[in-house]
Amino acid sequence: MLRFMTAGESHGPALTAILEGLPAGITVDLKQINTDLARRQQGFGRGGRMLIEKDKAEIMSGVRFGQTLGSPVTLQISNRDWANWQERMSQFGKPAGSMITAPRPGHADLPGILKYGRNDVRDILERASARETAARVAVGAVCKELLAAVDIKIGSYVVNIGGVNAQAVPESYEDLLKRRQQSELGCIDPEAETKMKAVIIEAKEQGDSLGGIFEVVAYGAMPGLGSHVQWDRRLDTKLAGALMSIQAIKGVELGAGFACANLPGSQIHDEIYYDSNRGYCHHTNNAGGIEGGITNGEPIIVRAAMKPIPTLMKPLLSIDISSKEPLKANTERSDVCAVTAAAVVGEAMAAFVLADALVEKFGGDSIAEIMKRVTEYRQYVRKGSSDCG
Ligand SMILES: Cc1cc2nc3c(=O)[nH]c(=O)nc-3n(C[C@H](O)[C@H](O)[C@H](O)COP(=O)(O)O)c2cc1C
Ligand SMILES: C=C(O[C@@H]1CC(C(=O)O)=C[C@@H](OP(=O)(O)O)[C@H]1O)C(=O)O
Repeated sequence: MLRFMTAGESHGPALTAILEGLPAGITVDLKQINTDLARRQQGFGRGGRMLIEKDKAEIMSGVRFGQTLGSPVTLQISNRDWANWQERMSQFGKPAGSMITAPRPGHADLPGILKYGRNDVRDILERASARETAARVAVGAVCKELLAAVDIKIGSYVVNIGGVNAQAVPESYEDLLKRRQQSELGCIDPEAETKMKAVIIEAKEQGDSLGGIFEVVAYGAMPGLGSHVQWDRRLDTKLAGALMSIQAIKGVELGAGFACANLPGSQIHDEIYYDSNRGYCHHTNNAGGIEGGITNGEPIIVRAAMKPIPTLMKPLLSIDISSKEPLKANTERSDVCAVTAAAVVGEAMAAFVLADALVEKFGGDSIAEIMKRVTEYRQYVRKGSSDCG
């Protein structure tokens, strides 16, 4: 079983993740991790913090001479901004600066202070902040290395921002990367991107914020990851939970998703074919690569909807938690739109879920064992025989 935990506050010294259960022998490339961390910082509409940070991972355990050891991998990302927050975020000093008492609608502020019995909203927002997702992206980048060893590749792209829809669909992983390269928003439809930028500029001018939708696609997954036998072993359960765990994600769809509800079965279900090169296959993929909680060999397609950023420069009404008087919600430096960043986090979470499913199915304490078993299994699947060797 693969598992990870993160720790760290948005303006604390660092973000940390411990990833446990990785087989030994996976190549770990800091450059790859840092490339994903840099992608997470990008996106038209991000706030001033992105000008301060230059996220880089340090590996504190579990890797020797560029390979995993099978022991827990600890990843750490320092917060450059910590230098400006040491007093306000002091672990043992006296409270410095004024308290935040105007919770923002849509953020963890109000439920958080009630649940944890705090009277300064900062005690909540520091950990609720999506700064934490930098640690998840580092974890995902390591999981991608495991998946790449068995030819599974994950990409993502933005398909909607503030109601502006992109029309393009990538033909392959390589096509996705190529078309995304030119984009500032992680979108593969340049016409839509121009309109997306315009609505972001407009929202910023209005003191408003925007959400949107991104799609994550995993190419090359073999049939048989996940299981139908128990609710919590279904791969769709795990993917939906993982994507929904990202701050501000409010909806997750697999394949045709909600559109399935509007069409008859004859137009939704993917007919089954057999091809001696590929084994069983489909000419459509409305299932999004998962049937009965198990991968069916087609690309895995998950979509997630992000709500608009809660911090508004023209704030909504709130209540002062000390006086109970109405007032405007707290404003502070903020993103206007972070769908591009959320897509990179979505990739990371999907990579983690698939890496876990791979380790569950193929076991193995070393990547060599996994690769050998995957090769044999792929041969068996191509033959389409019930003899699994
Ligand atoms: C990459 C990313 C960046 C975000 N940036 C901000 C931000 O700058 N300001 C803000 O108020 N919310 C931001 N959010 C959203 C909040 O973190 C989120 O709405 C909050 O944690 C409440 O959680 P919930 O939306 O899941 O209920 C961001 C989310 C993501 C994924
Ligand atoms: C505020 C939130 O997340 C943001 C995500 C974020 C990052 O690195 O992604 C950095 C933080 O920067 P700042 O110092 O400007 O607060 C947050 O802005 C939030 O999620 O509530």
